[in-house]
Amino acid sequence: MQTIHWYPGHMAKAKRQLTDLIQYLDIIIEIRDARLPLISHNQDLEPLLKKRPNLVLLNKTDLADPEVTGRWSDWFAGKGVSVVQVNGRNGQGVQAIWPKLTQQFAGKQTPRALRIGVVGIPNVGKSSILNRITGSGSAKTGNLPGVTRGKQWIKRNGFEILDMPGLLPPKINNQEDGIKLALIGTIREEIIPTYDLALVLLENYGEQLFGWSKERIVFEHIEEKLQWYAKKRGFLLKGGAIDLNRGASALLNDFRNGQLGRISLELPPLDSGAESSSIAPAPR
Ligand SMILES: Nc1nc2c(ncn2[C@@H]2O[C@H](COP(=O)(O)OP(=O)(O)OP(=O)(O)O)[C@@H](O)[C@H]2O)c(=O)[nH]1
Repeated sequence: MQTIHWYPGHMAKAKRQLTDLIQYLDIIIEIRDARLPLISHNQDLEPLLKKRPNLVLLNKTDLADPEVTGRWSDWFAGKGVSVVQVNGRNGQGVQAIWPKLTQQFAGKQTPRALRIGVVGIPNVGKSSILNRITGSGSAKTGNLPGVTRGKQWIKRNGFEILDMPGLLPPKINNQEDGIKLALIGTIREEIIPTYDLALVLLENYGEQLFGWSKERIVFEHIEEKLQWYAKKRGFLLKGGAIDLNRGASALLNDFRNGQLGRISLELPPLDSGAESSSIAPAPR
């Protein structure tokens, strides 16, 4: 697989914009993907995020293994980090944000309402969550000084929420993290081709997703796994050959939509800090 260049220029711009935005905020809600709670965070930005985000939301819980997400919640609690499990698509869990915020910030004497911003890496669900937390019952307060023109603070439950999410550039420490981010759709196809990514998915998670060994299905070569999937989906070309490219795209879409089941791609680190899961590149 080709070497991946992790830090395109637009991400440098995102970091500058985030720096501008954060100065107006008292409270930062950082959204992470429940399937990758550490890898979907950018530890380089911790100083910028005022050392630590004040509240972490584990989003897309409907796509993650619930047992593993529960272990993550315990792991974060053990580190003293407030976490709420949410689903930005149907709003599940979002109401639990308010008592957490109130509990954490109640009693702080401020001359004005505390200001909240939502941040996270690409595609993690920032807009979906923002729409949920600023939903019905909120009142727009109009443009306030210090906020980008056209952006508004929205009053909700005694807080003011900025109606514009902040984009965190993803931090990609190594090839394995990059692949996992690509699998959840953070890193685009230009960087890791769909076909290659589909093979990596099948190599590393195929057995877990499809239980081949129980069915006594054996493959000689990685591409046979893709052939199996494309055939199962009925993707045939004229003349009867299997359409592997279509199979690869469908596989990734099905995986990202949760149609292949709920799966977590990262486990809480062991106490030593070592990663407890690893990924192998697909041989070609
Ligand atoms: N299954 C599932 N999908 C979700 C959830 N939250 C958001 N999505 C979907 O994830 C995709 C990205 O959501 P957005 O809210 O646009 O994410 P974003 O972080 O604002 O994205 P960018 O603007 O690209 O950075 C959309 O297709 C959403 O419908 C969730 O909890 N579960």
